This record gives sequence, C-alpha cells and structure tokens, in this order.
Amino acid sequence: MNTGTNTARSAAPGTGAPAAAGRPLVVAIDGPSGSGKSSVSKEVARRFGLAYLDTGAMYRALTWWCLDRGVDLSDGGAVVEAARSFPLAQGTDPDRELVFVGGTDVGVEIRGARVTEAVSAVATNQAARAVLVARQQELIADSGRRIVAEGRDTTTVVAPDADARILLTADERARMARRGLQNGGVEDAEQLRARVVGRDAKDATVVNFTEAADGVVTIDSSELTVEQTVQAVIDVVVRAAGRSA
Ligand SMILES: Nc1ncnc2c1ncn2[C@@H]1O[C@H](COP(=O)(O)OP(=O)(O)OP(=O)(O)O)[C@@H](O)[C@H]1O
Ligand SMILES: Nc1ccn([C@H]2C[C@H](O)[C@@H](COP(=O)(O)O)O2)c(=O)n1
Repeated sequence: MNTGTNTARSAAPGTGAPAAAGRPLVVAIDGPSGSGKSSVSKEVARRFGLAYLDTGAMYRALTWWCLDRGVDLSDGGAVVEAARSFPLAQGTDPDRELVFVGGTDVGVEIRGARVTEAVSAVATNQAARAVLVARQQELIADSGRRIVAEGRDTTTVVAPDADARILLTADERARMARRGLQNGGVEDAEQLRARVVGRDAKDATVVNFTEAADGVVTIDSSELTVEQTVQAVIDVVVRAAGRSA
C-alpha cells in the first residue's frame, strides 16, 4: 500500500527550473549521513513541483515494525519476511512527511534513537533491500515519474535511469557539525562520530555511497550554504533535463 499525497505543482519562479509540469523528471540523490540529502531534496522537489521519496524512511519504518513485533534483527529470513508483509503507507509530499505502519503514525518514532541504532541491521540485509527497492520503484512509478528520490542507492539501484543523478557529499567535520546542531547540541563528539561516521561504515558494507558511479555528478556541500547546495543541484537537473528532453 502506498499513499500518494503529492499533487502536481508548478515550478517556483526564479529558480532556473524548467517548466516540468506533466513531463516526467526523476532526480536521484545519494550521499552519506548528514550530507544534506533530505533537506536539499525536499527543497528541490518543491521548486520543480515534484514529489519526494525518502528511501531511508522506508528502512526506518521496517526497522520500527521489526522492533515492535519482536522480530530478531539477526534473523535474516525473518527480516525479509517482515519486509514482504509489513503494512506500510508512505507519502511523497515534500511538505508533509507521512509514514504509517499498520495504521500507526511512526513519523516521529522512526527518527528516535531506538530505530536509528538498529536500522543498519535491516539496511545491510540484501534480500530485504531487494524487497524495499521494489516498493520504492513502485512509488516512483505512482508519481508519474515526477519525483526526487534520495538515499544511498537511488542513483545506482533504485533509479539508475533517473534524468539527473547526484552524489551529495560533505566532509566528516561538516556532517558531524550539522548533525550536532540538528540534534540540539546534546551529543559529545564521540556520540556524534558513532551516529554519523559509525552508521555510514556499517551501511557502506552493502552499498557504495562514497564514490560516484558513471554518469553521477558529485556536489561537495562542505563549504556551501543550504541555498547554495539547492542551487547547485538545480543547475545539474536543468542541464540533465535539457539533455533528456
Ligand atoms: N550546505 C548544506 N547543505 C545541506 N544541508 C545543510 C547544509 N548546511 C547545513 N545543513 C544542515 O544539515 C542538516 C542535515 O541535513 P539532512 O538531514 O538533510 O542530511 P541527510 O543527508 O538527509 O542525513 P541522513 O541521511 O542521516 O538522514 C540539516 O539540518 C541541514 O539543514
Ligand atoms: N537507499 C537507502 C536509504 C537508507 N539506507 C540506510 C542508511 C541508514 O542506516 C538508514 C536510514 O537512512 P537515513 O534516514 O538516515 O537516510 O537506512 C540505505 O541503506 N539505503
């Protein structure tokens, strides 16, 4: 089940965005934790009038379901079975996060420490990934292929045929500082390192989100503001959409 809450919107003026109304435009953005994928992807989606797919939220929702149901995360087969059967409803409106599992709104809980600490165990299960990738591809199709999808493998596995494919990076120092600010400055450097660098190290054992695949454009946001990063992504999309039009 999915909940396509997105509606067609026109591009905001002054963004350099093409008049994409009605025309398919798939943008795929990958990168490590804290590189700015979610914030930037949502804003790019708004400006182009596209839907937004947070693939990480799907891994988090499955993790929440497994924890809620007492599924042993080290039991690969049980996690795959959960991936096949869990009752997910995920929206694709960049202005309204909507993640329901079996009628429960899990939007807040999937961002909490319990899920964040456990999610890599689910995300490193290759068979479960295959099930979730198929669901993500359905959501892209349901959007009429007018969507920004972000995660770790959207440029390479989920939407390798996207019109624009971007690897959004930032150095460790910038990513840790951003996550620290986002979390209200309550974590010390060691906790932040574990949350940002430690989780990436686990996730990187199954997907490559540190090197751009062929045809993928790298944007290093370490020294950029959010707005500059959004503009850099828009520039890539405009160039790529021009090529594919
Ligand atoms: N130049 C920048 N580009 C993008 N985000 C930035 C930038 N500078 C600061 N930020 C901030 O960094 C924080 C982390 O960004 P965000 O949550 O989008 O990262 P992410 O890559 O989606 O992380 P994760 O994969 O762990 O969910 C946000 O608060 C965002 O506003
Ligand atoms: N396409 C994806 C998206 C996410 N993951 C992993 C990486 C994280 O451990 C977890 C949650 O992602 P986040 O919300 O922090 O972006 O899911 C992945 O492996 N592939």
